[in-house]
Amino acid sequence: MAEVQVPVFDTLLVVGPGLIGSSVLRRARARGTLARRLIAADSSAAVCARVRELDLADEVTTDLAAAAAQADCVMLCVPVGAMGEVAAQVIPAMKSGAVLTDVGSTKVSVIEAIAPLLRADVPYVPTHPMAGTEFSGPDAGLEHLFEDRWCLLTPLESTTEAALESIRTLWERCGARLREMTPPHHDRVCAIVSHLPHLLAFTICGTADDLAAETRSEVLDLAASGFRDFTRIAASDPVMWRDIFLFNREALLEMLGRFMEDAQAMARAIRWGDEAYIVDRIERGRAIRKSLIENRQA
Ligand SMILES: NC(=O)c1ccc[n+]([C@@H]2O[C@H](COP(=O)([O-])OP(=O)(O)OC[C@H]3O[C@@H](n4cnc5c(N)ncnc54)[C@H](O)[C@@H]3O)[C@@H](O)[C@H]2O)c1
Ligand SMILES: O=C(O)C(=O)C[C@]1(C(=O)O)C=C[C@@H](O)C=C1
Repeated sequence: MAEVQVPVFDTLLVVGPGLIGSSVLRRARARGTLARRLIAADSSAAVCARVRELDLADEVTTDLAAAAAQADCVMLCVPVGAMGEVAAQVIPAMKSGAVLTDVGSTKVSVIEAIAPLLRADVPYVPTHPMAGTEFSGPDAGLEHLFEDRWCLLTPLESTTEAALESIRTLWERCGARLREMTPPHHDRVCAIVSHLPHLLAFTICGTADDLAAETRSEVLDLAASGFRDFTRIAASDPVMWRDIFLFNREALLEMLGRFMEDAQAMARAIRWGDEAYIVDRIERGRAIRKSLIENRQA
């Protein structure tokens, strides 16, 4: 007989039920093993109305503190620039022993914003699920979004073992694979595999658009699948990405600097006809794509 799983938490509050928050709520609703009762809170009345229509939670409110007072786990799913302000509203209201967690795409500065507000009786577990799409809002969420995707955990010295274990179990029940790392390591890794690719996509779309305007030509009409792959990423939410760029400024600028050096080296190879260099770089790209496909990540 299959083992009956006790829900990880009695009451789970998701603050910011957009793409990521509503995906957690959908998973929780579908499985019943994350929490017995679900609350969603958002500063936007329109988002709350939509979450009610979609029936994603048992209670939906714009009153973050009142919601936090009932929860055994508060999960912050707002843009990284809003984490500190939201934490300031929920932490004073939380029950003693309740767990605070966040899903922000940057870790060092989110932790810096939240740490001074922490209470000794409220353990905090910073996380980052490495899954998403270019869409946002409560309609964009998917029950299976986190399956077979990494969820990165960057616990603090003050994070209790029990709190860490409960958040690990929650993400495992979302189908995620877990990896622990320090916050600075997280920010450097994400700068290269997530933040820089978005920066490049936004920039290349802008450059092509400028060129189309300057030449009054059909540059964008002719965009085939290569350019279209960039436009998918470039369709992502401006507030979320503005915050990520500003909150991961140092690591992102470091990776951008390295990228620009490598792009210069490629430009030089093209100028001087250095075939070996060009082929070597292209082969490295192909090898990376192949290994991602073999690991079922592409
Ligand atoms: N989109 C992704 O691919 C992805 C992946 C992993 C992690 N993240 C991180 O998850 C978080 C949420 O991203 P998302 O894509 O779900 O965003 P989203 O825009 O879909 O949802 C964010 C929600 O937060 C609400 N919100 C904003 N400011 C608020 C405030 N001050 N108080 C209360 N509610 C507020 C918004 O109304 C919205 O409903 C971000 O920190 C992001 O960096 C995103
Ligand atoms: O798949 C996408 O569209 C995403 O942008 C997801 C993505 C990524 O860059 O991989 C974006 C931001 C997150 O913090 C984690 C995942």
